Amino acid sequence: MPQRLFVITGATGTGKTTVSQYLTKYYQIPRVITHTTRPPRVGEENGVDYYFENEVSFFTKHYIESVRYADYYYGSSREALTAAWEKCAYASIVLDTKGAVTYVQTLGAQVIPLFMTVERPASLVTRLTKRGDQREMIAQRVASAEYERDLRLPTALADQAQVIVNDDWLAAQRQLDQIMQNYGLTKSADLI
Ligand SMILES: Nc1nc2c(ncn2[C@@H]2O[C@H](COP(=O)(O)OP(=O)(O)O)[C@@H](O)[C@H]2O)c(=O)[nH]1
Ligand SMILES: Nc1ncnc2c1ncn2[C@@H]1O[C@H](COP(=O)(O)OP(=O)(O)O)[C@@H](O)[C@H]1O
Repeated sequence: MPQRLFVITGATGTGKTTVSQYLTKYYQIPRVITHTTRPPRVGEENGVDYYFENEVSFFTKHYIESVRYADYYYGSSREALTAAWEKCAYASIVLDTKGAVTYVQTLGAQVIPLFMTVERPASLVTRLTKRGDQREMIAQRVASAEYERDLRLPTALADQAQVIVNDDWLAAQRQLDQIMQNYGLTKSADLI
């Protein structure tokens, strides 16, 4: 079976992680774990949510691509992608839009880009607050050029990306189920 990668992208708080978790839970699609110098949020675990690095260890890895986002480094390794594909022919990865464009340019048709958005960006701050993000981290993030950029679908993805409007999580799930069905993937009961 050909190996494919759902690249889930969009601005902070639009639901990228929620979607990747949904795909793991109901479609057994593993997520590629990426590396970051951002400190862990409450409840985040090293090796599960990210490989948490410092500014020295981050640069010892081999990345397909890496970016700076709101003052921290993020990078995705070929090893992590191979590890996910060894588990399943379909994998997912959560990336900023710059990374998503690089993946489309690097892996071509293996990539299935999903662009997450909401009708009102102001609602994202409320979501991040509810998620438990620190107030200063939210302010830093929302003030960043990367946040502004990721609110919009990049031109380079316009032809391939499937846009998921995640104002209502139930509606977004229905849209995801339809997309998965289009790839011949069937939803199964949560076995975890
Ligand atoms: N290009 C790229 N982006 C990444 C990588 N890992 C995470 N990201 C993105 O970096 C941004 C910030 O991630 P994070 O700090 O977890 O914030 P969140 O989007 O609010 O969950 C998000 O857009 C992530 O999708 C990576 O390896 N490469
Ligand atoms: N449709 C939705 N309506 C309200 N809250 C949502 C919705 N989708 C996700 N969330 C919540 O919003 C927060 C941000 O979602 P998350 O998946 O972490 O976003 P991202 O990974 O894009 O930053 C989480 O607390 C999540 O549970």
